Amino acid sequence: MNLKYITRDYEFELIKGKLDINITGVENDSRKIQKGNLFIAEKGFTVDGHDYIDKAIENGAAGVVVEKQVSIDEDITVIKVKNSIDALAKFSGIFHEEPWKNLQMIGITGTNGKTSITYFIKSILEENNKKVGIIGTIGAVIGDKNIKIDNTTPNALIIHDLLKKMADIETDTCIMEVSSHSLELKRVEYMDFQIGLFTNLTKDHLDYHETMEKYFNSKLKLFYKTDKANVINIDDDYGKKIVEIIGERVPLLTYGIREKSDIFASDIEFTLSKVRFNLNTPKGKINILLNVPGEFSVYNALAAAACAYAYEIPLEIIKKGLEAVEGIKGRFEVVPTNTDYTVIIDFAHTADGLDKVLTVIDQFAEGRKIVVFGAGGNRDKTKRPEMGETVGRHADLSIVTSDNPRYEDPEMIIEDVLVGTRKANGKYIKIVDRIEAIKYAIDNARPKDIILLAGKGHETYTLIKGKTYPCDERQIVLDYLHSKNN
Ligand SMILES: CC(=O)N[C@H]1[C@@H](OP(=O)(O)OP(=O)(O)OC[C@H]2O[C@@H](n3ccc(=O)[nH]c3=O)[C@H](O)[C@@H]2O)O[C@H](CO)[C@@H](O)[C@@H]1O[C@H](C)C(=O)N[C@@H](C)C(=O)N[C@H](CCC(=O)O)C(=O)O
Ligand SMILES: Nc1ncnc2c1ncn2[C@@H]1O[C@H](COP(=O)(O)OP(=O)(O)OP(=O)(O)O)[C@@H](O)[C@H]1O
Ligand SMILES: N[C@H](CCC[C@H](N)C(=O)O)C(=O)O
Ligand SMILES: [Mg+2]
Repeated sequence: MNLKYITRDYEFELIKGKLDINITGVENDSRKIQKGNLFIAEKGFTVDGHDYIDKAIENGAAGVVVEKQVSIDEDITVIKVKNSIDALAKFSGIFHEEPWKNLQMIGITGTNGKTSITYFIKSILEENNKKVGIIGTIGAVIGDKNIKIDNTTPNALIIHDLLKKMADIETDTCIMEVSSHSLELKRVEYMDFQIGLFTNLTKDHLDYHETMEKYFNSKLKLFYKTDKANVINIDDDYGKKIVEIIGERVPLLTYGIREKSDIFASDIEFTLSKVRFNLNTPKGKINILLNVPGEFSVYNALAAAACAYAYEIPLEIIKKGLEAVEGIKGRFEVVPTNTDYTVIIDFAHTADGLDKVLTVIDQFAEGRKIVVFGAGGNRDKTKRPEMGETVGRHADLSIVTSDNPRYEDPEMIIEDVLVGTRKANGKYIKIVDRIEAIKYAIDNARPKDIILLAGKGHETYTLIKGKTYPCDERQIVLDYLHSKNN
């Protein structure tokens, strides 16, 4: 594609070289540059891409985009922009032919529930004979391929590449988790969505956003990018705020259980593994039996149903789609232990998520509640004591351990969590090694107890000082039980 075409309608300064050149790809990583690519140098959180320009040229870059003054001797096109991340979003979008325009885009934002809702919507749309792609925490789904990605919402370049691949195989709809980081770091800057969906907002990621207000304002951006409908959880205080601010910019669909809303649940009945409720819409109501438990799952199902309602999908199909979801990896996943106690793996990694999941367990636990959990390193520190306190309030035994310590000292993270644990006054033990912590829980379990392994969900690894170690909790539990029985 011609560089003149890629840069049309965009403000930049031509520092040297010609604009009329052919570009074979847009890339922000010098290590991946191929002959004829346009290298976009951006300042990251760890290193500065401007320091890798020589490497990019050595690997065959035909042009370089910078946001800083740099001196480049080679005979090459160099253009300067105000903001490289913005240019990456714009240029890679054009290079990939703005693939979001050929897809029905659904963007989901909020602190908890995004991944779960994605899979509910996918199931409904597939029941409606649509071909669906996903970009989210568990990875990307394109056709029948699962692709591992490093972020919930990856950078613009990766998103556009994934969307192009979806569009190329005639995918109808892409359901995307749109994280607050992505909205702030311009990962979805030039994209539009048909539907924007809001789940809830509770404390997380304040290491990056600093205040709840800034965190909220980043989420808010999604609802200015939609053209078909905004779907909002009206029971959440921040959901109410979005409705106040955005109003009927596009058709608004609210969902909830407590406040008056367009799509709501009534007659809810819980068990430990399922929940039954009536789904009410302006076009009638239908009874739903979900194969995942808890009030939080009712919210997630309502969100998915509201989205389907916006596409005028009949209630019978919505019901079939929701009921076809047998479970979501690492979300309230019961490990098949065949023991007289229960082991559940869940991805709760915020105080709110833990509270929601433990509330479900509270309702049905006949024995003790043992919770193995920790907090991730290089992430929001303020949520740590709150997580400790929440678990301490619900659990009969808190086993405080490591999650992904990343570059932090695991002992120090645990100390932050324990500040809250001690406040709750419950029984606790600290075991730094997560595998040992899981074994301790199993060794001490009694009949009817419920062991909750919280925080890692679908993750099958642990991140320690830049290295990845295996940590598949279901396998750890089953292997340990096997070794104990032999
Ligand atoms: C803080 C953050 O968001 N970091 C993201 C960022 O990494 P970074 O800024 O450290 O990148 P860097 O290593 O400094 O590199 C800077 C530039 O130099 C280039 N480079 C680097 C080395 C080299 O040899 N050559 C070269 O050209 C890089 O390609 C890049 O363009 O860019 C990477 C590639 O796009 C991301 O994977 C990475 O996310 C990391 C893994 C991360 O943990 N991010 C979290 C905070 C995050 O974004 N989370 C949200 C929310 C999660 C949720 O709630 O679900 C998410 O959407 O994932
Ligand atoms: N609607 C909800 N409200 C509160 N907590 C929820 C809700 N749905 C799920 N949870 C809890 O939060 C955990 C994470 O859920 P899920 O993965 O769907 O959220 P997410 O928004 O995708 O998270 P992430 O930001 O990490 O991508 C679940 O394992 C469960 O414990
Ligand atoms: N999307 C969340 C996931 C947290 C998962 C937990 N296992 C951790 O590492 O803290 C984050 O990146 O903050
Ligand atoms: Mg997610």
